[in-house]
Amino acid sequence: PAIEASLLDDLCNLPNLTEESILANLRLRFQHHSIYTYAGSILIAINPFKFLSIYNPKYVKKYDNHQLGKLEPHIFAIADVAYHTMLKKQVNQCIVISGESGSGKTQSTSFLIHCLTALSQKGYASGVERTILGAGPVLEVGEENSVAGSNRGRPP
Ligand SMILES: Nc1ncnc2c1ncn2[C@@H]1O[C@H](COP(=O)(O)OP(=O)(O)OP(=O)(O)O)[C@@H](O)[C@H]1O
Repeated sequence: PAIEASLLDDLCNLPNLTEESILANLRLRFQHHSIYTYAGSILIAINPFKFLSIYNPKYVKKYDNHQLGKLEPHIFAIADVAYHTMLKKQVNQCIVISGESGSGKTQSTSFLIHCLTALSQKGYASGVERTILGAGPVLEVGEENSVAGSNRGRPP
């Protein structure tokens, strides 16, 4: 049957929610270089394996203090919501990033940290972003050396 796939930016709006329609929608969006799609308040990211010019300061500003779902899906939207919810509610926030090996978790983490540091410093570049990102490889080594950590089939 023909799949009704339009460029829906939230999978919850699919009239017919099946695995087929979800994948068709994500594929169509990906072909239009829209790698991000919402499923409600969850963000789905498809690794483009190439540089996209959607991470510059203009985009940080665009998503600053916006309402989730009002603009097209973006990783900065998630950072922005976490940041402003933290400020408003004075409660720690957490962003869960999940995906198979090579799907873009490390890259997404780096985009999130980039956006969070930019939002908190309003454009004043500082070493905070570099320091946080620098901790990544150290943490990953720890993870790979732990019993449950390695998922790449490497010997311990
Ligand atoms: N949004 C993106 N734009 C451009 N390149 C990306 C993006 N997301 C991921 N990539 C690229 O894809 C490759 C794999 O991504 P990454 O290392 O983040 O995956 P991972 O999920 O952390 O993998 P692993 O679980 O094996 O550590 C990297 O070269 C990364 O730069």
